[in-house]
Amino acid sequence: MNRNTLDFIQSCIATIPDYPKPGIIFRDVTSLVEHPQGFHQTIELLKEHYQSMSFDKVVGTEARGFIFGAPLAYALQLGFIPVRKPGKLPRSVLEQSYQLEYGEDCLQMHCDAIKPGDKVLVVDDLLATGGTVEATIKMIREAGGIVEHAAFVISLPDLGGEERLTAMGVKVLKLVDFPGH
Ligand SMILES: O=P(O)(O)OC[C@H]1O[C@H](OP(=O)(O)OP(=O)(O)O)[C@H](O)[C@@H]1O
Ligand SMILES: Nc1ncnc2[nH]cnc12
Repeated sequence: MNRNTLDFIQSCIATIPDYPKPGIIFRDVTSLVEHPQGFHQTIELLKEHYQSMSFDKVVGTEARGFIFGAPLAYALQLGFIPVRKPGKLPRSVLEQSYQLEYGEDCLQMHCDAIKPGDKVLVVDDLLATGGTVEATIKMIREAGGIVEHAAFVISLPDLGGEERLTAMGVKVLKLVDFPGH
């Protein structure tokens, strides 16, 4: 991947100290997607990385995973499956609770969204502890899907998410690292 493009993407991400709680350094992708070139180049880089691989579906996690997952699915000409916070999906769901860097939450996915044997690319904006995407992968695997790749715009490497996903047999792509947290 082109270093200048990655540096440009990193430069578009705003940093907000002590949000949403004291001690958290918030890396804000809204400033990236507000920038037309920042948004476009982010999706283009992800598309170029994955277009030679074979996937059946892209899964993205609410809410910020939708911002990148849906346009990437479109660019790869794949269907997009939203994983949502509880009570938002109308059909039967699978469910997983998980820990966040700053709290606890639960995610749901439609039972019939993934067919046994589907090859799934998981997308989120940011990898911190890995709890969100671990819960997402567990639901996809429970439905019979195959997850070998997960893509993030941002990684916070000191929080251990990459090691956690690697231990699940998942290859992690992240465009920018922000050491410290
Ligand atoms: O690797 P983890 O420790 O799980 O943290 C990363 C997750 O946290 C944020 O989502 P959040 O739950 O704040 O929800 P949002 O996307 O709705 O803002 C972010 O968008 C990732 O999904
Ligand atoms: N430090 C952080 N910045 C932005 N989103 C996050 N999600 C979890 N940790 C985060």
